[in-house]
Amino acid sequence: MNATLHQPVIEIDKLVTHYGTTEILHGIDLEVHEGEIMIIMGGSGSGKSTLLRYLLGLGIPTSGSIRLLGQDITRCDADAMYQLRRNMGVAFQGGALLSSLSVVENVMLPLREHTKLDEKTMRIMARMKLEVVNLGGYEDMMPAELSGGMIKRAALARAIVMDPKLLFFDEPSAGLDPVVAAELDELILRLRDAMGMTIVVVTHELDSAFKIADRITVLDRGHILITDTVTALRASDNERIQSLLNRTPSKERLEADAYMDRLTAG
Ligand SMILES: Nc1ncnc2c1ncn2[C@@H]1O[C@H](COP(=O)(O)OP(=O)(O)OP(=O)(O)O)[C@@H](O)[C@H]1O
Repeated sequence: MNATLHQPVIEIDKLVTHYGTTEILHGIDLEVHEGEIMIIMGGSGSGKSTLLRYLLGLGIPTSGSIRLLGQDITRCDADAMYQLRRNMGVAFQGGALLSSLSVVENVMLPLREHTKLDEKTMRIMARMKLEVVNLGGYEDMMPAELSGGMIKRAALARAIVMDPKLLFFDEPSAGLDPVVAAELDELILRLRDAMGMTIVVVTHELDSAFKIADRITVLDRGHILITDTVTALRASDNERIQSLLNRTPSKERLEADAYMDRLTAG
């Protein structure tokens, strides 16, 4: 696809954030276009999770603005934010399925929160989304009975059950074996192509990033080093970009695991 033909649906302008007195993001500018898959990469501590948190409206920036679908989330009221969340799907690493609910009940949760649909309709909608992620027939299983890849797909079904315009995905392939990770990549591409979603993915996995990205943003110590296509990134002679691209797979996996541990601990 040619992202430049599409409107920006995410517009980040001079975003500065702090944890306590420490400045973390030092004036980030980024646009994501409609129907684009934007990958956010960067070394440990570069600010990827922080950026994602602010994109989800989970923190108040020191300065700058974040517009999602034309709405400035740093200034809108709780009502407007609630409306906006109907158009935002979020799939976090680990899946975060509720262990006491069946797969289909988990997928129905956003419908319960945001709609007044009757039980039967919600169940049908959730089943349809489980079909989309190739989990048809698994709806009555409990999360504990699913493999890691299936849990990620169920979480994805839940994230898209409201047909969101924006989908945020945190570490989709962390902890998955390469075949399962590749299936998830295919699924993400399908969501963009068949459903026209705009998708932001934070990932450490280079193979996956290169396969699904329309563009990649590389963060480095709270700054954006580059936002560009895979081809441009590979051709870049920036030393820090090259060092990120040349890390070994085993190190990547270790870092991804550490990242998951930290997020779940936090
Ligand atoms: N809750 C917090 N309180 C204080 N500092 C924090 C907090 N969370 C993150 N930081 C700091 O902010 C910086 C950016 O962290 P962040 O988690 O966004 O990076 P990251 O790129 O997601 O790293 P990783 O890939 O290791 O998860 C780091 O210096 C980190 O120590």
